Amino acid sequence: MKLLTAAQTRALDQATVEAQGITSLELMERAATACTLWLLDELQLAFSTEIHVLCGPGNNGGDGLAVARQLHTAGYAPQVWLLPADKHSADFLLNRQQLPQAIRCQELSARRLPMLPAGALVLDALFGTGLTRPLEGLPATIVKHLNQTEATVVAVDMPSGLLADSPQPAGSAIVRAHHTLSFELPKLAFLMPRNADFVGEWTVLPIGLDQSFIHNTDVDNYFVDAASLAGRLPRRARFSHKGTFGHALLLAGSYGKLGAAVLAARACLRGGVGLLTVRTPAVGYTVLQMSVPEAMALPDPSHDFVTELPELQPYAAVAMGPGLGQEVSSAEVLRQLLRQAGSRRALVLDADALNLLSTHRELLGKLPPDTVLTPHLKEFERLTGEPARDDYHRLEQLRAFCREHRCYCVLKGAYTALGTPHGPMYFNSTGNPGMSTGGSGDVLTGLLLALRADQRLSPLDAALLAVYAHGRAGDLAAAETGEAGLIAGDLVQFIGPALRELEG
Ligand SMILES: NC(=O)C1=CN([C@@H]2O[C@H](COP(=O)(O)OP(=O)(O)OC[C@H]3O[C@@H](n4cnc5c(N)ncnc54)[C@H](OP(=O)(O)O)[C@@H]3O)[C@@H](O)[C@H]2O)[C@H](O)CC1
Ligand SMILES: [K+]
Repeated sequence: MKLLTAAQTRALDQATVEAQGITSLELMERAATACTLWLLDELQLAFSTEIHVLCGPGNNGGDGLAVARQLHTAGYAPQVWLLPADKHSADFLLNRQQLPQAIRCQELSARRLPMLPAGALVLDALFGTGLTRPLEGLPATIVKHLNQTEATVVAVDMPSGLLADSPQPAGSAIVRAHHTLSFELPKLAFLMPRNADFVGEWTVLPIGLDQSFIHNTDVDNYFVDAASLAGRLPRRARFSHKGTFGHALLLAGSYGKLGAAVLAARACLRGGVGLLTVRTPAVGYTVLQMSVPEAMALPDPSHDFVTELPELQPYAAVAMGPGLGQEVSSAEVLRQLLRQAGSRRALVLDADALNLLSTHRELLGKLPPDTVLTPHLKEFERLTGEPARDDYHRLEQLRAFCREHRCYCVLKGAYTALGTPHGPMYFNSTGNPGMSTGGSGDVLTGLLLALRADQRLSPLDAALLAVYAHGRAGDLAAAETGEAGLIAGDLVQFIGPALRELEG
């Protein structure tokens, strides 16, 4: 699913009007109908519900007027509030003329603001993708008033005051919506952690926009849902053999942190790897053989840490990091790994391997192409060495980092972002807060290792599938355990079902 900019969305509207031989007013009516149906289907509005529709001067406001008319036709009694403006869009004016006299319509002012009791429904149709700057003056006053009420707020297309795809000063006046209804595609702003309180739960409402225009529009950002991944995970051929699915090497664990190695190993096996060898410190030998009998154990000479890199020849993919510790000896192992891995062997670096990269920055320049890094926000900040100014700046850092180091980078969080060496960025749609639990990252590393060892998958497909399936496993697990009760081991159990859903 592509993420279009506000400007591209406007061009898409125009292309749709031309391609389908309709008027922009008819397109507005389509958008309004989609909103009205959502309100009636999802909110089960009682006819007695107090409904206030706040309308701005542009097409966002035009949507609001059309919805008010449709609700009135359906038997509801919405009140319309108009933001005073010197100029209005043509479709706003047409819908203003069509507004039935029976609908109470008042002009907003600092002295005349709607009283919004708890239980009231507010439709925020003040501003949408046409917002060009932070709100101030009366619009800001209205937004602040709205945010102080207990009413349920549904935003049309965008919560008013939020820019669709660019940063804005902290403290901007932005509607805090319970739901945001976005036409056809999500907006990049929906995926920024800082905007969560403004966007609320967001829903994409298809309104039949021109698919060929969307297909032909180049974008920098994608939203990854199941449909986006269709066909990327081929079914297993009947006569497959272990070699097809690769022999992977996992370098993980240290005294007191062997669980990370166990979780990553189990996840790798559940991810479908052909063979797995695990290198842990000697203390982990029995633990691994007992906990993960499907894996071969290759204990390090050291009792407590991984200090020696094994011969790499047998392995198609190597992952390093979970529970490793940051000993000098481990840094030497990383240095050797980067030197010996070569361009044909897939690499996955996580956790302490990333921290070692940050403390031995000269190693960053030695990453083989297509290495996959899996930092969380703090680890990423250590890698860049520069705290991000805001969510958008962090994404630009991610894009630049991946381009500079020709790597893939899974920046973990809500809507995990996958940076790629060639530029486009992919935002994941699966997962839940229950996954913020110790070991969740180890499971992702193991799953990623398995898919990178799979000779049939490109680095991009392996990373997209691993991130999606990891989150999906979390959603399936949370359905059983609840989010609070979810632990990393549960994720491992649901990797298989999550991958099965994706098999072409
Ligand atoms: N395909 C679709 O998604 C469809 C979307 N629709 C709706 O159209 C809006 C976008 O409508 P638009 O008229 O482009 O703009 P807005 O209604 O969002 O904004 C109205 C005007 O507000 C002015 N503006 C911008 N920033 C500010 C500000 N900070 N303070 C005050 N006024 C502001 C701006 O004019 P300026 O000249 O002042 O910049 C805007 O023109 C979209 O969101 C959907 O709701 C279609 O209805 C159907 C298809
Ligand atoms: K809005």
